[in-house]
Amino acid sequence: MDAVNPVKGNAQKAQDDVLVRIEKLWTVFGQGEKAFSVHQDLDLEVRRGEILTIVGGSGTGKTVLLRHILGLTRPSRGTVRIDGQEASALPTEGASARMGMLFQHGALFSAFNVLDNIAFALREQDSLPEEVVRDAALVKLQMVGLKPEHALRMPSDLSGGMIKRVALARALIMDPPLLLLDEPTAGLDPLGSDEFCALLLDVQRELGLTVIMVTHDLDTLYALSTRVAVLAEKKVIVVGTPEEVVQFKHPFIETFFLGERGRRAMQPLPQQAAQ
Ligand SMILES: Nc1ncnc2c1ncn2[C@@H]1O[C@H](COP(=O)(O)OP(=O)(O)OP(=O)(O)O)[C@@H](O)[C@H]1O
Repeated sequence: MDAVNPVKGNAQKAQDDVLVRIEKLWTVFGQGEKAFSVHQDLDLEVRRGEILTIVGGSGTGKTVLLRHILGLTRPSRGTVRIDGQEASALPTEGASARMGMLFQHGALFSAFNVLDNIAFALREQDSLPEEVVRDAALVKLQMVGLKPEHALRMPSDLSGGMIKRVALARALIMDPPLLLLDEPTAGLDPLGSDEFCALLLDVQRELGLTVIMVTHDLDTLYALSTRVAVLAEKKVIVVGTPEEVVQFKHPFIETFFLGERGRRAMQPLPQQAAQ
């Protein structure tokens, strides 16, 4: 088809390369005089197979954006499409096969052992024999660098790094093509953080995952990101490789990337504090 109409062929290819497309998105909270907007006309594309990192000051709407992508909330205006389908219109059933989510603190079920935590979404489907469910969970356990003898441990007996690994295995049990990471290395020491980044990269490459990550941690950002999207002034002000983004002139970028480990960047920007 490309040979017949190369222009159309290229346009189609660009379309296919995008897994998540966010267009003209607005998020408004509150009513009447108390209404305030978090996002205004926000556009963002996430390409298949990339690790896209979203950064922004505190309260710029990173978590709200992840929730829209997950389909848990619907934007006030605009669209979030996953593989061409409106995120909030997709049924909750089967959601874990479309995307996996790694929450900041793992969010394991404390009453379930490691293997049952990993197997949860697959078992919930009630369509496979128990041995198949267990075998699939064991494969994921090993994929994240844990051993079969860890399978029966309870979450309270795990280190912070192991909790993250179990949470990752759980997010991947349904083999989703898209993985969302919220502060994946929060709470880990520098060595644990490096090890978890290396694991994430291995798993992402092995499975060909598309990853959307929110992080405040520069080491994690540089270790993993294909591209970085910066949220400020209620939209994505720049998106590009870390090297490209650092060149963009904006107070947040200067403070976050070039300041003292970006600590001050986590304070609300002056215009937000005034609202
Ligand atoms: N359900 C809600 N109702 C009203 N306001 C909300 C709601 N959810 C989020 N907000 C507001 O939206 C803004 C963005 O919140 P969000 O949690 O997405 O910020 P963030 O960028 O993730 O911040 P941080 O980096 O501190 O985690 C904040 O002002 C928050 O108070």
